[in-house]
Amino acid sequence: MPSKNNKRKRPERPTIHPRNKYADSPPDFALLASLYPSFEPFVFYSRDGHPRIDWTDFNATRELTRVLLLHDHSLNWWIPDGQLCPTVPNRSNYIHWIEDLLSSEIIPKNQTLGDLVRGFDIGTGANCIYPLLGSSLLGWSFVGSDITDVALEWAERNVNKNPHVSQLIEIRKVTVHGVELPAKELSDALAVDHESSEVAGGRYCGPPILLGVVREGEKFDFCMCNPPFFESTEEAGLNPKTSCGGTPEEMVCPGGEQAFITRMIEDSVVLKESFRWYTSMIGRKINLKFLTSKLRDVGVTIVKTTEFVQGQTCRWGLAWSFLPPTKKILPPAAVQRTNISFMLEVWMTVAFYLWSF
Ligand SMILES: C[S@@+](CC[C@H](N)C(=O)[O-])C[C@H]1O[C@@H](n2cnc3c(N)ncnc32)[C@H](O)[C@@H]1O
Repeated sequence: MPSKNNKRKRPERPTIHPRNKYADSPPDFALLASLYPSFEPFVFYSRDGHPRIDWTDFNATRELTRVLLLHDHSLNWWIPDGQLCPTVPNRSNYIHWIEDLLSSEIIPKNQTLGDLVRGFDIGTGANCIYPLLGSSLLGWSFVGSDITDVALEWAERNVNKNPHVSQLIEIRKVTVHGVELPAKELSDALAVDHESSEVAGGRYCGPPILLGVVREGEKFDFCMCNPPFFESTEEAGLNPKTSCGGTPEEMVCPGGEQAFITRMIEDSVVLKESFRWYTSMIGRKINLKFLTSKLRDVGVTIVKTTEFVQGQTCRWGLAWSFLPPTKKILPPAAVQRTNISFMLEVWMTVAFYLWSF
């Protein structure tokens, strides 16, 4: 019997996907510092002798991301000051979750796509992290979309610096009705939208997300998205001195993530089977509930969710599809018995009992 003092332990929350490169051995800062002189100044040793970095220092986290991508993924990478800096182990979790979705037998592989997995990264950012990780880890091909000039320019640079994956990644500028918006007009449109988000009732009224960006007849295995989570700069609490950076264009959109993903859902209702899986990251649990019920209303065939635990922060993954689940094909042995075989079986059972008496 458990003693009274034995407090029931909460089951540990999974923090890292089992196939994540860092699941068994987290990044070794001391080793990285010895190999990469540019990383060395950011590493210090705490009293217990453990090598650490200052997570509130943008330059330190950016350099860590750079050396991890180089050391573990053979990727050359950089972003300008202030742009959102991704943490490699966390971003890898989303990639591996998509890998799980794609290997689930519920939604069949679209025969027209061949063997190459094709993904669409909505808002790839200057860091272009998902296409870079997905192509280098798993050989997937990607279209990465974005709206800002800085994101498009740096995503393109990050792709071109890596000839071993550059053939797999296309960076696509979001256009309005097929017309590319000049940077000035786009930022003006966004500025107006930010101000009018209340007037628009919290609805997303920014540039297109999928409809109008996905071309006619295009098919993808999945889309993924780390959306602008916040409704306003105040809500985002953006501070240029924080560790991960992030500009208002990256972190804020009219109506926040709820409106952004609602628009994704509306787009998916039109695009339906152009994607095997639609997925997005979600920053607030309350939005997960709202969006899941919205998905049930629009008649998707399947909804899946997951939790990404990232240090002190929790994020959620939401996935949905319109493809019909595959029917289970019964093996020949389970094919319905004919009347004759059934009669024979009854007769043999009776004979066995008579014989045993
Ligand atoms: C939170 S950042 C994510 C960047 C990167 N994917 C990551 O995970 O670090 C959101 C990105 O979405 C872009 N964005 C905002 N609205 C968009 C839209 N309608 N279509 C495509 N990208 C958009 C922003 O410019 C920004 O780069």
